[in-house]
Amino acid sequence: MIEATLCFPMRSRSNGDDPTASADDAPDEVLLIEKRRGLGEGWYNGPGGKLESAETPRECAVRETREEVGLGIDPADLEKAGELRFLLNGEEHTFCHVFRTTEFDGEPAASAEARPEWVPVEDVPYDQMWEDDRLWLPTVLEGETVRGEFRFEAEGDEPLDEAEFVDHDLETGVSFEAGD
Ligand SMILES: CNc1ncnc2c1ncn2[C@@H]1O[C@H](COP(=O)(O)OP(=O)(O)OP(=O)(O)O)[C@@H](O)[C@H]1O
Repeated sequence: MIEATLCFPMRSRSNGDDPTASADDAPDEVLLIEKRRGLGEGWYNGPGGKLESAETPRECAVRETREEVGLGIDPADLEKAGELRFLLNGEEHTFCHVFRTTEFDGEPAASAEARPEWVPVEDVPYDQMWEDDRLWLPTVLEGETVRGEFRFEAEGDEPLDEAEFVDHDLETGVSFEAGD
């Protein structure tokens, strides 16, 4: 079983030229990446990746976001937003911790692994993402929490990103343990 993370940095578009804007405006843009290699290549997703040994999910999300798009994040500023279990042919394939944050340093920059892009929440390209994303990501981007299980079926040795998405269970408004 692979343990992995996704991190969704968010910001409010309305600053600078909008006189009605305030710093308290709800975040309405999300930083997505177009993945340039590996699992989900060519698709959009949040920065993220697999946990390295002895690393917590939070540390992994911080490291992957720095490596992939160059943003600095304090682990304490990550808000846990979801836990997703991906099953392939009935077996647990990946357990993914989802985080959200509005606090980060720097400007996103492309890397060998990812091309970053700020996207208005209403324009998230769900047709160019993992099929399950449209089911849970809107809730995460609204500031809510999710816990879900997503079942994929594949023939032979097909990788997860070539498998067929079959069905799912999803719960919203869940609580996570402090420190998760
Ligand atoms: C099945 N439905 C899915 N829906 C949405 N997101 C999914 C996903 N399945 C995997 N993911 C995410 O895809 C990334 C893969 O990361 P992946 O490139 O394998 O990891 P990492 O950056 O460590 O790669 P290297 O092995 O170093 O190349 C990682 O964030 C993981 O959470």
